[in-house]
Amino acid sequence: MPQKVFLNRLKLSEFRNYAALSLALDQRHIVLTGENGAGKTNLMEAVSFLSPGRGLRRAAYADVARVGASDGFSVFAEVVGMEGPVEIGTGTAGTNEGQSRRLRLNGTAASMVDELTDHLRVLWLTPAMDGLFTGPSADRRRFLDRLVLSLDPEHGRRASEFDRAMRSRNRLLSEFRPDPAWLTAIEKEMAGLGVSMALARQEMLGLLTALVERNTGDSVFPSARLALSGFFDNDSHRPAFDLEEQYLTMLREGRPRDAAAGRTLDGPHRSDLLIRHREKDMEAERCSTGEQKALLVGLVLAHARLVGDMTGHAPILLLDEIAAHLDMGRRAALFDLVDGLGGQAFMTGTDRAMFDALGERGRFLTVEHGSVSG
Ligand SMILES: Nc1ncnc2c1ncn2[C@@H]1O[C@H](COP(=O)(O)OP(=O)(O)OP(=O)(O)O)[C@@H](O)[C@H]1O
Repeated sequence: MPQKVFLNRLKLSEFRNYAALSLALDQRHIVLTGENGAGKTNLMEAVSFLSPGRGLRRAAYADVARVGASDGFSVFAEVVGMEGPVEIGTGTAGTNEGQSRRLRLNGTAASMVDELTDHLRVLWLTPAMDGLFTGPSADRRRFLDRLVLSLDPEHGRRASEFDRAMRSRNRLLSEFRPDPAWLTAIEKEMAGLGVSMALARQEMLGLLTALVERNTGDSVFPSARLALSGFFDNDSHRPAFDLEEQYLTMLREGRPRDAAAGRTLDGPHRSDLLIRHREKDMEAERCSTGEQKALLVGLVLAHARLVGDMTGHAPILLLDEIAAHLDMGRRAALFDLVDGLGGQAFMTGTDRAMFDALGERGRFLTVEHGSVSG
């Protein structure tokens, strides 16, 4: 069982509808209930800012700072687990657009957002992810990339450098007579980065598949089959230099076509994550709404277990409106599974009774107009 990691204290300032909040927590799971618009998701979003990225809403920082606040937002948490209590903090200095967020570890400035993952990993499941299987492939790629990122912080750098190189190539191809030597140099960079992105994704799929397949063989959360389509079609047994050569040739030969299209048509930015309901042997997108939700929960729980197994430390889980579409039996099974992961979960809902099966394992808090009691 991975070591328990939990938030002992959480402090928010000028965050969404919270002017100021200081919460003492303990090892129990946190259940946040309250009316619509009370601030339940906002509180979970604040916790999600303790990990790399723009949080569970992928928000602009200017939108996160409380309306009317004269200064930027901040989120501080005392984390118990990995190496005794550690204080992690983040926030912005002002409320204007386009600023970066600052990070603090035990009172001193941290330079890289990745440093936070040494102390805390935060994973989430939100209602916005309900359309994951039926929505655009970009959403599934982002979902997969977040899974990879949770164990491999380099993945974010690779993806943004690939993106930058690809945009340079697209710009160059739009010129009347692009310099072929320059194009080749950019394509070489894209080949190196693109293949390592694809291999990192495939490695994550391999690890996750092993867990998802045994994960939820019970009828509550079905197991899934995962594959990557498009770029190299699960060709991971071939050596990287071989794949790079292949991609380089694709790019070179694709120049006239890509110039006409105004964009690069081959590469990891076009891959799709294919998900099948294993027991029904059916694509996830054709499953019922409830089955899709159950598949998604199964995937996220398998990922949480993987993170715990690989790092030795259980992640913090943010489960927004998790109980909404589940019947009583499934809710009870979910709480047991979540508790069995060994980490701390934050869960929200409008109705406290939905969480009864959690019993003593939960701490029940009421959220009302940006304040928390209970
Ligand atoms: N930057 C901001 N400053 C002040 N208030 C904000 C800001 N951003 C969002 N809000 C307010 O926060 C509230 C939404 O909070 P949140 O999404 O946490 O609700 P919730 O409790 O999860 O509700 P629901 O049950 O409807 O999902 C809204 O009233 C919204 O106007």
